Amino acid sequence: MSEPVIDLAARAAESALFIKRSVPAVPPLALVLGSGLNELAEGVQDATVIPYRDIPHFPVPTVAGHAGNLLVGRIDSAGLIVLQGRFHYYEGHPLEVVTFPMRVLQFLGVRTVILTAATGGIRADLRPGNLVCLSDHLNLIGDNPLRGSNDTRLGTRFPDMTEVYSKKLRAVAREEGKRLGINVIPGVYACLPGPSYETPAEIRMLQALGADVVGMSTVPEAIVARHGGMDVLAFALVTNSAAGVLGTPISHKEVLDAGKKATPLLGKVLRRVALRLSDPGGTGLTAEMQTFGGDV
Ligand SMILES: O=P(O)(O)O[C@@H]1C[C@H](O)[C@@H](CO)O1
Ligand code: HPA
Repeated sequence: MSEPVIDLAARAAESALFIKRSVPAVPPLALVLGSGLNELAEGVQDATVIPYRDIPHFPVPTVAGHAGNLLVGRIDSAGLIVLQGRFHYYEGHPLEVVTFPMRVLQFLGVRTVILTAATGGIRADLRPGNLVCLSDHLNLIGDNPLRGSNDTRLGTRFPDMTEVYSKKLRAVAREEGKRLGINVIPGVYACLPGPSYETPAEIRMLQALGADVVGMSTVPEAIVARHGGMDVLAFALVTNSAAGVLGTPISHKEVLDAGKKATPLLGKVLRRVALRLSDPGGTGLTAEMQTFGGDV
């Protein structure tokens, strides 16, 4: 079999080494911030801030609402890496570039990745400000980040995708949401390439396919994170009703404003989840959650 054209593993290893040398210690938990959610990074204590442009091989975001910094710090006792900004297929990057940060996290020894994204709410009961925890996804980008020759140093050729979003972590998120009085709603994310928002007919199609929310990211990252052996938890903030649901136009400004408005709510859930994950044995579920049915 031919060698990969670009040695992704070598590049990711170099990026990871640069980060390791810039911080006192590397935590095993990482958080990726979606559109409008930059301010969540302000809650990170003792943060070392590394601009993406300083990290070898790292791309630089081109979209408003994605700051382009990697932070290493803590939320109370929970150490974490925060990626303040992500890359999208519609920016013109191949998916291997879009998902490069996941490879760097893999080389940093990260065990769990929490992805966040702004989304349009398809399901009739979803409203802007609702917090959805992904139970599954539909990859409708028309491409896959693992396309091409497989580098076995990075993962297996045919990774299983039965449980992309860890059932155990989803239950933790639901449980911590419940403790805070926040409804963390299970849902399926449909990923389209963008950058145009969907038409009402496309939204009806996505609804028929079983999607609850729609966005333009997250799925390639989740696929690569699983390929790299990391556990994934993903939150979709509903920033707007999907096209045609209310009949009102959608704008990126509306998405960013809704993200900003929901930052305190998401911050509370993320803090509790991070503390649970940093506590050895902390993902243990209460009896109530253990009996939770298949809808998490
Ligand atoms: O990075 P995310 O998925 O949060 O950003 C969404 C999708 C587009 O980049 C943008 C559309 O407003 O928000
Ligand atoms: O309605 C949407 N569609 C696709 N991506 C999005 N990101 C935020 N809102 C949306």
